[in-house]
Amino acid sequence: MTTRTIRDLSAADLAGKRALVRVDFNVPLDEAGAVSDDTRITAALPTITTLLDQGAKVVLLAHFGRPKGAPEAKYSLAPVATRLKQLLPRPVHFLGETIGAAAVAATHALADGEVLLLENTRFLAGEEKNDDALSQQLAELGDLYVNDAFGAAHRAHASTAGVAKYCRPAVAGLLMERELAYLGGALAAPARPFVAILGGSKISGKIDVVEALLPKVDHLLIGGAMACTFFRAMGCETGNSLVEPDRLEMAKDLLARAGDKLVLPVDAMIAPSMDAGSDARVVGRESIPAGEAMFDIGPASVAQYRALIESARTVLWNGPMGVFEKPPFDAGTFAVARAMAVATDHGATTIIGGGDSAAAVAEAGLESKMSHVSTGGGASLEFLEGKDLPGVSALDLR
Ligand SMILES: Nc1ncnc2c1ncn2[C@@H]1O[C@H](COP(=O)(O)OP(=O)(O)OP(=O)(O)O)[C@@H](O)[C@H]1O
Ligand SMILES: O=C(O)[C@H](O)COP(=O)(O)O
Repeated sequence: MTTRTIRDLSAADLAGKRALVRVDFNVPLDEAGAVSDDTRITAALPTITTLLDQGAKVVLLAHFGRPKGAPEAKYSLAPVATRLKQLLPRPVHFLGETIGAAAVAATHALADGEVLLLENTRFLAGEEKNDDALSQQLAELGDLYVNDAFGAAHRAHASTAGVAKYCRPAVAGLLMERELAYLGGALAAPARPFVAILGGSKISGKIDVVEALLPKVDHLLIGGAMACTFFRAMGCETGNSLVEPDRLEMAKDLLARAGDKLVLPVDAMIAPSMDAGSDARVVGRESIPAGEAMFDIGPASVAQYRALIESARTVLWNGPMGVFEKPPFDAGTFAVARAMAVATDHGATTIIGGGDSAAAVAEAGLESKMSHVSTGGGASLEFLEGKDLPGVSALDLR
């Protein structure tokens, strides 16, 4: 059984109806308070326009930042509404309320083909508690519920999960469907060889995904600071590198169990500090001296990872290979992005698991060269860990 989507609804299900659509518009703002990356807004447009084209009125719910259950001006969705108006050539209204008589009246005042964005759901005390009374109030805003907020699907909140009980049908949007198809497809039936690449700062944040992926992949390539915890577990000196001492036993156990599948960097780009890029040099992984730290994988590791990635038929990547925000420690991360682009050209399915890796791919200008760039960092990790996503399990099955 799979999740029902808006494609399972007929025009009669939608015409004249108020579609209550939960989106993930949690986007960054620049210093002037304008949206600086509209990827998540753009990603929701196919669902919005599909609903509008079938004669529905679209009521959008979204969270923004982490206010503590009460209004805070800096977390208003107003700048997002401004960008949405620029991106969507349809009438778009914004209301500084989320629930209550004014909000419900505004949804009824919409003409077919119009859009209403309501204020930040996290201004409401019951949102993050998945409060039942709030879920019922939210349900008054629509005649059907569509969840397209993959990036927030790992949150069991009133607007992502609870509301689906009271606003039916409750179906997935096109972005949600696409995310689940790519990530789920890689896990369920990957074309082989299947290579996963995991990086980032801490092994503790990725251990569940390492465990979940190991039985499924042909090669699991490790980068980022988490490689250093493995180095230490192998008995290497790691200088000032970021190591999690309380994870050493776990790393040893993984090394023993994983065998050849787990591929660690053979060399490291080191420096006295991450701000001392001009002093960066390459050493073997066993030769990281006291007073210096690994900030990227080295060129021999890049060559090995590139060969494995370019000959794979499914590639999944989450987490940068180094401190990619600070050149020259961006080399490993960008090399992985380029190798994945080559793999796509060879016919592989290439998936970026959101977060920092998605940012790196965007910075390299390679987004369009990937089969899929996830809009969810935390959500994609939890999905890959095999966890249930409350925003998905609340929806109807077909
Ligand atoms: N060798 C290293 N030493 C110190 N920091 C590192 C190293 N390699 C990578 N990092 C840092 O790790 C951070 C990313 O780690 P994180 O675990 O948050 O990754 P992520 O999963 O991509 O992020 P997100 O949670 O946004 O999805 C980056 O800011 C990067 O600079
Ligand atoms: O930005 C995200 O990852 C999602 O929008 C979820 O946001 P949250 O981590 O504040 O729940």
